[in-house]
Order: sequence, then structure tokens, then C-alpha cells
Amino acid sequence: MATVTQYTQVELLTLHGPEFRRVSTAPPRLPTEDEIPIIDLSTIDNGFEARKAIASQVKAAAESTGFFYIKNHGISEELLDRALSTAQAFFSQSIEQKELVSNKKSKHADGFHGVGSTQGMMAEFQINMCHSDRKETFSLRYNPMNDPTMSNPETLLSDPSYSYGNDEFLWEGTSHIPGFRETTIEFWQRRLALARKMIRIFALALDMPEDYFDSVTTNPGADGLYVHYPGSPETLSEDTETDVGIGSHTDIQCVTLLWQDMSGGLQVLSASDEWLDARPIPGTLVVNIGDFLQRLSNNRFKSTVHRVYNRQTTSRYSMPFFLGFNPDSVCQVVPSCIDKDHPALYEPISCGKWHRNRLALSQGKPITA
Ligand SMILES: O=C(O)CCC(=O)C(=O)O
Ligand SMILES: [Fe+2]
Repeated sequence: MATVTQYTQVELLTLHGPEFRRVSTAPPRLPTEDEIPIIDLSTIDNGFEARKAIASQVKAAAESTGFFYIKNHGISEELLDRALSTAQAFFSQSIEQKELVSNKKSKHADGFHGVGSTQGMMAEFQINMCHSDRKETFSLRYNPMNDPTMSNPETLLSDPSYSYGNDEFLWEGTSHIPGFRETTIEFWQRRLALARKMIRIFALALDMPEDYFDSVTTNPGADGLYVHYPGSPETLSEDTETDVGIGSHTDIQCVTLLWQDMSGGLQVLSASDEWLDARPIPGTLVVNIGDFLQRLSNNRFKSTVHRVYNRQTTSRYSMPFFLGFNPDSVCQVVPSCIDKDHPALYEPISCGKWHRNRLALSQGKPITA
């Protein structure tokens, strides 16, 4: 007997008002190789032609599901293991110890966000409309002192419009965890370097010179996170919505790099409104596109709805990294994405303002013009 696909709706908050998306109620299925491809980065440093070849695969993925895996990405298993142990050591503490580095002490929301404390502004300040997120987070944001490519961090540090560099409390409040500061900063640096390489690949994928985004990634949005999804109580029924890890959302900035443990639970909406199981694949990171890059690409590259369901009784850990552009650089739709049939759909805006507006929206505050 043929099965009839049934649909429900998810509500997403956007700057243009709420947006409703049809989604299938069927359980997630495995993606095809084209839907979420695995792209090999082993040749990324081998010269321009090699990078063009990678970019053409990235372009195909970016124009379809907007999600892909990368392998041979250059971040060692040793560092990933160390970062995971560091995250686990942090989250296994008492709530009082975690609150020593509460994000409330920071202008940039660095630090600890407890379970359910920050609906609608967790992680990268995603907008989750359905229910409280069941996760806790530690986040480290851009600080020019931690960026090895920044030749004059003092200039930025002394610029009051940025209020960079007030993250000492993070290291004081975690100094009892061996290696926490060293590992967290080293991992953040490696992810920033990889994200900068990836944005060059994205420039090529948009048929632009590979250095096209370099000038807007000198002090970019760069949010490195540890995330813990506590296990769900065994008593929860299958259809309850309360044990969701992160509700349906799109990422806000440009490119997300995600390490996930082997628990599973990451689901990605397909072009035909079905949930795809973006299962963990050892040795890979998941890459996806955020709303700001979709905007700059005139909607050519897809910022795709995804969510996390942790329905197991044990913890799930993930470590996402969100790359934006320099907060004050005004960016316009990329010229190669505009022609007479495809006029620019969006006004120029800075990534910082875009991010702030999305945050204000999620908190019910007015949006600045
Ligand atoms: O934890 C994950 O697997 C994904 C997290 C995510 O989508 C996010 O933080 O934006
Ligand atoms: Fe996300």
C-alpha cells in the first residue's frame, strides 16, 4: 500500500516577519551522496587548480541542500579529542562552578549559557520558535589577541566600538580545569584558520577571485562553541516536543563548521521538505551556509533549516564554529550573482548589524534601521 506523506509546519523568525516552512512528519531518512556530499580537502593547499576543483563541488552542494561534510580538513584527531575532553570536564561541573563564567559577565555573550536559559539566543543566537532548547553551551568569540594573523591587536582592543578583549574572566573561572584555556584557544584558532580557507573556497564557488572575502575576514565574527545536550529522561514519550536539542532554525552568519560526536540527532531539511539524517561520519566535519552568505549570494547558496533531536538517555556533545564577516564591514550582494534576470534582492548591510538585528528580533526588541 502506498504511504501518503504527511506534513506539518515549522515557524522561523526572520527579519521580514515569521516564515512558515512545510516539513514532512516522516522519520528522517539517510541523504543521498548528492544531498549531503563528502568533500575531500586533502588538496586544498596544492594550488589554485586544486582549489577550483574543490570549489566546484562546494558550489554544487551550496546550491542544493547547503550542507556537506569535509574530510582531511587538517584539524587533528588529537586536538579534537582534547577539545572534547575539555568540554566534558567543563560541563560535568556543578552549576555554581559553570556560572563562574556566565555569559552575563561578558558584552559579547562569551561564556556559559545554561540549559533552557537562553531560548532564542543560544549558540549563534539562533531563532528557535517552538520550544526551549535542551542544551548548555560554552562559547568563545573573536578576540584579536587570539588571532595569529592580526598584526596590530592593540588598535582594535583600544577601539571602544568593538569592546573586544574582556574575556579574562573565562580563564579565571576555569583555571582549575587542566589545559582548559590552552586547548580552547588552540582549537578556536585552528577552526578560524580552516574557516578562512573555506571562505576562500566559497569565493571561488561564487565565481569570484579567491581573495574576494579576505578584507572582510580580518576580524570576523568567529564563535567557537562547546555544546552539551543532556540525555532525555526515559519516561519521555516519543512524540513529545520538549526533549528537542535545538529547534528548527537556520544559522545566522556565513559558514558553520561542526564537529559532532557519534550520538546522531542532527537533521537537515531536504529540498523536498523531508528531514535528512546528517549522521556523524568519523573523520569529518559538517559544513553549512548561514543566512548572511545566502543573502550575499542573492539566494543562490542555501541557508538550510536544521535541528537537533537528542532522544537518547545519554549526553550528546557537539562543537560548532560560526564564521561571519568583520562586524563593521558593509557587504553587498556579490556581483557575480547579479544580472538582468537576477537583480540584487538585498541592500548592503554589515554582518555585525545583521547579527544584532537577528538577536534583537529573537528577544522581541525593536530592530534598528
Ligand atoms: O549540535 C549540532 O549538531 C548542531 C548545532 C547547531 O545547529 C547550531 O548550534 O546552530
Ligand atoms: Fe545550527
